[in-house]
Amino acid sequence: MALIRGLLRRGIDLMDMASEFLQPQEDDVARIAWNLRKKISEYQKSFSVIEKCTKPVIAAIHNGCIGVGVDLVTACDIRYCSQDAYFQVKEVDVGLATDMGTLQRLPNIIGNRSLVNELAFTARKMMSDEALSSGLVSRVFPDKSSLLNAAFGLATEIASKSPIAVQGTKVNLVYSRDHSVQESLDYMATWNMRMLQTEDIMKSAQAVLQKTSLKDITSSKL
Ligand SMILES: CCC/C=C/C=C/C(=O)SCCNC(=O)CCNC(=O)[C@H](O)C(C)(C)COP(=O)(O)OP(=O)(O)OC[C@H]1O[C@@H](n2cnc3c(N)ncnc32)[C@H](O)[C@@H]1OP(=O)(O)O
Repeated sequence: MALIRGLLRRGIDLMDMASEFLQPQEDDVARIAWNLRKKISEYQKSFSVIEKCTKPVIAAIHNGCIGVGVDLVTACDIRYCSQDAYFQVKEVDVGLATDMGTLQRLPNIIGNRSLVNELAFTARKMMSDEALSSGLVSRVFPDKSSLLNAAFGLATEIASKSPIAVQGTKVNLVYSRDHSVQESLDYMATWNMRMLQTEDIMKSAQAVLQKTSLKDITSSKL
């Protein structure tokens, strides 16, 4: 679970950004550009690992989610927030095009390019009710404590299910976002020709038929 805390509430530290990116140690333009590209890619990777992680990642967001905060939560699988949450693609206000994933992932998440463009061009605050109606978050809670309870509850529920089923679901959901339906079906068939041989199916199906909780059966960890 990713708990989006104070740091992301402010976005990137603007003083750090100024010293790290805007004061190159070299004179040669090509070398400066080369090193900057490397650094930007490293930053991007630190968020992409969330998506590459085969376990579902839940973001619980309260208060401001600004700049890099939005980059980070768009790489998560499920987003819950509290009523006081707001989202701001703030980079345009500090003179740059956001480069850590928001422009690449947000259009897919909310499926409304006009809204994404508006948010990214203006840095307008999107409040929690609009985040819910646009599909950026799936649930809104009255306060931080109910938000965290729900997020931990959700994590516990997901963790009670077969890891073969859950992680296979995540990998195939992410794959299908970036491929055609046919390619994704082929990938799924190849995936499940191995994974259907898991003992977890028999155990889980038995629990369903006997109306017992999945929490009462043990699936060995991956
Ligand atoms: C490869 C490089 C790519 C770069 C990516 C960049 C990504 C980004 O994240 S861009 C977005 C950067 N963040 C911002 O623009 C946020 C600016 N700050 C605010 O909007 C407000 O300060 C905030 C809503 C966070 C909090 O408001 P509040 O009224 O509660 O507090 P303030 O009095 O405004 O701020 C308190 C002190 O914190 C300092 N501060 C705020 N944000 C930042 C920041 N991002 N970096 C550094 N310092 C920050 C602010 O100056 C105040 O300091 P002081 O006056 O010394 O108390």
